[in-house]
Amino acid sequence: MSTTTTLSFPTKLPHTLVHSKIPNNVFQKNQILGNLSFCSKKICQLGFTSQVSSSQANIVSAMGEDCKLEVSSMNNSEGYSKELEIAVRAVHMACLLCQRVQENLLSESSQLVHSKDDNSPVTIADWSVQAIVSWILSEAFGSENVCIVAEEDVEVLSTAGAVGLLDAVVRTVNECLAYAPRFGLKGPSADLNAKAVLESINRCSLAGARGSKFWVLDPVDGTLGFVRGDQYAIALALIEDGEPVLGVLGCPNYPMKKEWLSYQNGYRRILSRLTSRTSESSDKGSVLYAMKGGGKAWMQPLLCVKNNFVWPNSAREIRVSSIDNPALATFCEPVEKANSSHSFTAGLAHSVGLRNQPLRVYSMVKYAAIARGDAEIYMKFARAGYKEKIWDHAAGVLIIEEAGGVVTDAGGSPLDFSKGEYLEGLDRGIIACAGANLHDKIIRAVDASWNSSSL
Ligand SMILES: Nc1ncnc2c1ncn2[C@@H]1O[C@H](COP(=O)(O)OS(=O)(=O)O)[C@@H](OP(=O)(O)O)[C@H]1O
Ligand SMILES: [Mg+2]
Ligand SMILES: [Mg+2]
Ligand SMILES: [Mg+2]
Repeated sequence: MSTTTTLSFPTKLPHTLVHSKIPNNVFQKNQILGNLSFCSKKICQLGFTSQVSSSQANIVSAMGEDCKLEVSSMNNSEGYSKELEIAVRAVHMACLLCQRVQENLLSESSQLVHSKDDNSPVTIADWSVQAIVSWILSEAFGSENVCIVAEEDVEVLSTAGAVGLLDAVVRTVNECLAYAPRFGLKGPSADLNAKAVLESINRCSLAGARGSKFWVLDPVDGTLGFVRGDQYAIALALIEDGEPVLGVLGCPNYPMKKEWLSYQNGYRRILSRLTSRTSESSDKGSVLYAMKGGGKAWMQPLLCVKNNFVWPNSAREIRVSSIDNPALATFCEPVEKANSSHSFTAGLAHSVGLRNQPLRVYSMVKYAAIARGDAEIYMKFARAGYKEKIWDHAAGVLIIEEAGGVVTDAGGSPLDFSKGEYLEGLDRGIIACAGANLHDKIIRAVDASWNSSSL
C-alpha cells in the first residue's frame, strides 16, 4: 500500500490501463468510478499519484488479477471533454430547476403557463433553463466562443404586461445559479438582474444553426408533459459539421430503475412514493450523456440538494436492448396524436408483428428509454408539412447511437443537422431502434404501407 506509483494516462483515448500495483481489494470488478478526476482522487487516496484529466473510468477487472482501468472515451474526447463536463453539470442544474417549478405548478396551479403563437405551451421553466444553460456555457467558454441555438426567445418576456412573469424567471434563475458551486461551477458574484437574464436567453439565436459548430438546446422538451406533471426532458447537444458530437439528456421524472415507474399509462405516472415531497430528487430522475465515436453512453442519478452531495456524480454505462424479435419488442411514440399518427404506427406494429402496447411518453424521454434498453423502437410520423426541429432530436440521436442503436428517417438516411433549425429533407418520419434487424423490418413496413396511408 505504501508504494508510490504514477498512473499516467496518455491523452489519446480510448485507452486501457493495466496496473498491477493497486491492491486487489480496493476496487470491485465492473465498478464504475465516474469521471476521471474522481477516479484520480480515489487513486491518490491510496498513495498513488495519477495524472488524469477527464471522462469516465471503469474498472473492468480486479480482485486477484491486475487491476485494469478502462478509460472509456472517444477519438475526439480530447476536444470535447471539457464541453461534456460543463454540459452535464448544466443539465443537472436545469433538472433541479425544473423539478422545483413543476412542484409549484402542480401545487399552486399557478398562471405560469403561457401559449405561444402555435398554441404550444411555454413556462417559466423553459425560459429559466435557457437562461442558466446559456449563462453557464458562456461563463465556461467565453460568450464570444459560444453559439447556442435554442427553442425559446424573449418576445413575450419583454412586453410591458409580462413584468410579473419576468420577475418569476429572474427569481428562478438566481435560485438555481446559487447552487452552481455545489456542482463545481462558478456562480455569478451577484444575482443576475432582469436585463442580464434577458440577455442570456437572447444570446441563443436560430441563426447560429448555419454555423459549423454550435450548441443546440431544448430547455424543456415535452412542455405539455411538464405542465401535466408528467415526463419531460432537458436536451443539450453540441453539433459540429452537421453532426451531434456530444449529447446530454436530463430526465427529471425518469428514475435510474424503470421498475420505479408505474406502467399503467405507459411511463406517464411515476409511483406515488416518488412524487411525494419527501422523496429524494435523486430517486426520481436521471441524466444521460454520450460523446460521439466511443460507442458508450452513460447515465447518472439526479443529485439532491437537500443532501450534502459532492460533485462528481457516479455514472453507469447504458446499452440498448438486445431484443430483436418483434413479438417481444416494445415501441414508443408521442402521447399527442397531433404530433404523430397513432393509427399509422398501429398499422406498422401489426404488420411487423409487434404485440406489446405502445408506450406513449412525452418528450425525448422516448430516446432515453431506447438508449437504456427499456424499449426497442421509437417511431414518430408528424403530419405532412410539419418540420422537425433539430433541438427535439440531436441529443437523443447521439445517445442512442452511442448506446448501440440506430436512428434514421423513414428512408433509412441519417438525420441531417446541417441545414439550420429544421431537419430539412427528412423522409416521412423518424425511426430509432435498438438494433439493425428491427430497424430494417420497420423501414420495409413503412415502404409497404405509406402509399395507402393518409399521411
Ligand atoms: N404538430 C406537431 N407535430 C409534431 N411535433 C410537434 C408538433 N407540435 C409540436 N411538436 C414538437 O413535439 C415536441 C414534443 O414531442 P413529443 O414526442 O414529446 O410529443 S408528445 O408531447 O408526447 O405528444 C415539442 O417539443 P417542446 O415544444 O419542446 O415540448 C414540439 O417541438
Ligand atoms: Mg415548445
Ligand atoms: Mg421539444
Ligand atoms: Mg421545448
